Amino acid sequence: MENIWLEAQANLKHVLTEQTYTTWIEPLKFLGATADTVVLEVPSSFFQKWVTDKYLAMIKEVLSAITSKTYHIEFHVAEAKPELPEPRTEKEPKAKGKEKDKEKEGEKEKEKEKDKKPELVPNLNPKYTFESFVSGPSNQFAYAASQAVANKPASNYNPLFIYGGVGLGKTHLVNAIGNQILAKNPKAKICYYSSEKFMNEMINSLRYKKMDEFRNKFRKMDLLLIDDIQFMAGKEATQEEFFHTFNALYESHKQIVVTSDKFPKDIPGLEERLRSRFEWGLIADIQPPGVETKVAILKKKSDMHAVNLPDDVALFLAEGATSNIRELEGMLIRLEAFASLTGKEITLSMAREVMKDIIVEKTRDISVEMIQKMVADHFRIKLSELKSDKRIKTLVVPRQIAIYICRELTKASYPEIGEKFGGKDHSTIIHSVKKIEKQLAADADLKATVEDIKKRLFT
Ligand SMILES: Nc1ncnc2c1ncn2[C@@H]1O[C@H](COP(=O)(O)OP(=O)(O)OP(=O)(O)O)[C@@H](O)[C@H]1O
Repeated sequence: MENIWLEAQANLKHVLTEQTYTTWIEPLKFLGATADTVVLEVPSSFFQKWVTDKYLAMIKEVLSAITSKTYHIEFHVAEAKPELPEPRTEKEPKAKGKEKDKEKEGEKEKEKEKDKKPELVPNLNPKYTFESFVSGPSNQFAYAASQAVANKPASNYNPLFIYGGVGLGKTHLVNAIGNQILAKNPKAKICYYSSEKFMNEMINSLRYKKMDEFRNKFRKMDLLLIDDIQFMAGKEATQEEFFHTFNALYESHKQIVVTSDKFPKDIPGLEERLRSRFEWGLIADIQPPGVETKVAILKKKSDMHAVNLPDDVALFLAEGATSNIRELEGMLIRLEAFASLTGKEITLSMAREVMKDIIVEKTRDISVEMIQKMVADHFRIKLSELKSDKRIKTLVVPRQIAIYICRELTKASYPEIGEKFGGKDHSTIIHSVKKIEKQLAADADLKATVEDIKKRLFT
């Protein structure tokens, strides 16, 4: 739930001015949550009143957009101890008198009932499931591998190593594995940890001489999910500890899933013995999604939020966003918040207005000429050849790629692009765009080339 709160804060950051966000939203600290209430810490009662008056509705809105549930928000002024439900593992204080005993008995029964029900491990994010994940050409492999692991843990693909750029769905997929295994076997011991959290906990355990506890906790897991392993790079003691945890789990045929932003070999400062272990299993990548997948994700998310997102708006957002899905989601939340706060339907013109600082900034800065130069440099051909009519393959492909990127990243119309490519007819331009679009779905190398050129245009 804490992750959800952090995500809600990130979304509010998009909607509010920086000053409002830093003054009123950033200081709200997540204290805990029950099934329907989120408890936040505020620095003072005045602060609480102000936030309640001005931002409570928006906070609830954003939380419900993320979770598809309505939450109450409880505020606790700093230092006033919140009355969160006791964690079930902690011992109840002894009750005095018979009445109290009876009450306690009743509660214990209820607790037992709860124990019977499948319950999500607290550190898995319940909304990250396979059902809520959109698979497309860019993530198909990692998606299929994750499903295979969830269906048959610790058999063929152990460890599973998923790598890909920021915000492309790695955390979502590993949580989906955990959630699916847990749904089938509510007693499965599953642990999702970022490698940073693993390291911090290890340091604390060392400090308080609780290393045995730390080790045992991980080594009795059926499924260990470690996110962003690249943070362990250069942290020798952490890697050492993780190495032993890995071995212990692997030898007892327990599943391990690791994510990273890079291929194991490309993580600097990762010890050879860990790297080679990651290569024992299956390494699956997630590539940046194409426009179609981005549209499908937006459609799915807006359906989940019960918001009507017209196709043209979805396409506008998908074309305007970078490949980071988190950024794409942020745009959607911003648009949804705007529509909900103004009581208006989402339309393309509204989207243009709401996104003007984000999307236009990006497209405005990139010109046809910049793209032509970048593509010509990339393929080591002359600009004049790129714009020419010569039909040899070494020129046709770069030309079509350049045209495709112009269409994607600039506001130039088909005839305008044709004009800048040596006076070509607009039908030639449409043909080039369609051709690349079609090939992108099937050709991973082409996709990587296009993404690489686009990335360099933005940096
Ligand atoms: N294919 C997808 N379908 C639906 N949602 C997706 C998809 N890919 C990513 N998302 C959403 O995008 C957001 C970012 O994804 P996630 O946190 O899993 O990315 P990540 O690759 O782990 O990023 P980081 O490198 O920052 O850790 C999440 O809200 C996730 O649900």
